[in-house]
Amino acid sequence: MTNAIEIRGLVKEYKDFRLNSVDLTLPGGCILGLIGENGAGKSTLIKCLLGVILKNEGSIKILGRDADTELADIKEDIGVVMDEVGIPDSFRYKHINAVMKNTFRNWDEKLFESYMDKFKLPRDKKFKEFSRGMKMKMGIAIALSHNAKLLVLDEATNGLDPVIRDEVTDIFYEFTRDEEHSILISSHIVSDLEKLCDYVSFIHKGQVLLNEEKDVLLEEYAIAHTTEEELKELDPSAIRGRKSGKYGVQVLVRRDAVPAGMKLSPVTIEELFIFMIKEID
Ligand SMILES: Nc1ncnc2c1ncn2[C@@H]1O[C@H](COP(=O)(O)OP(=O)(O)OP(=O)(O)O)[C@@H](O)[C@H]1O
Repeated sequence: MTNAIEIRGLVKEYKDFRLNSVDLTLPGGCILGLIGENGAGKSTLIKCLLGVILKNEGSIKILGRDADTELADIKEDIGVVMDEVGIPDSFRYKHINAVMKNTFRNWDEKLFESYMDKFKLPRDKKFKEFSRGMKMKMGIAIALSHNAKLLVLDEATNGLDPVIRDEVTDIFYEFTRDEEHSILISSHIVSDLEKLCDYVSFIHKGQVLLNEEKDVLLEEYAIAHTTEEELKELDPSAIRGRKSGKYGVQVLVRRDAVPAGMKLSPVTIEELFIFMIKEID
């Protein structure tokens, strides 16, 4: 099976920021959550992927094709939702539909209409009169209506209420049931991605810390509730992060590297991210 995205050695330099030799893989048919704090480099990575900004170094393959030479063609197969949806303020439904018809070979008017209904989006309002949530839903409806094989969603679930968020999550699951369909979704709200993703990638200060199957991570790591004394006896390579509190020490550990019988509790993706970042800073 072809990987939906393969990024190798990606470098993007700004004056005060560097996306530092990023490797990232999204296997076909999967959902990858790109998790990072504000300013970690998520949007920069996505913009390089989509050719919105020029990279300094590295190679990018999308749906098995070289993004440097075939991007114009590949774009037909990518549904994109960015933080700013990018539709002119004065546009209503009919204008959006007309423009998209001219933009995408595979624009599916009927499907677009069905998403308008599903998301309860008004046909008579101008885009500038939409609420933030409505704007995001419009972006998602467009991204889903041109038979894309890959969805790239940058902070796309921000501003959605819990009910719509849940609906959108179901739509994303449905989309990736077809194993030719994949999703890259970024957020700094880890709980948004925790349920949804098959793979997670942590990005911190321009560096990708890991790119791994979610279930493998949750099996591999755990939180040990311990004391400073006990901690001294642990193999340092087992420890990936620590937090001291009133009632002892919490340590992020690799399950296979700690003594049997040690009291462990499962870790969430959110905790994993926070522990790993604290360890580095
Ligand atoms: N055009 C630019 N010129 C200079 N620096 C930039 C430019 N665009 C982004 N940056 C810097 O790159 C860094 C990463 O920004 P980026 O938008 O990729 O972060 P992010 O992870 O998407 O954050 P957020 O969650 O806040 O959206 C920041 O320090 C930002 O100031």
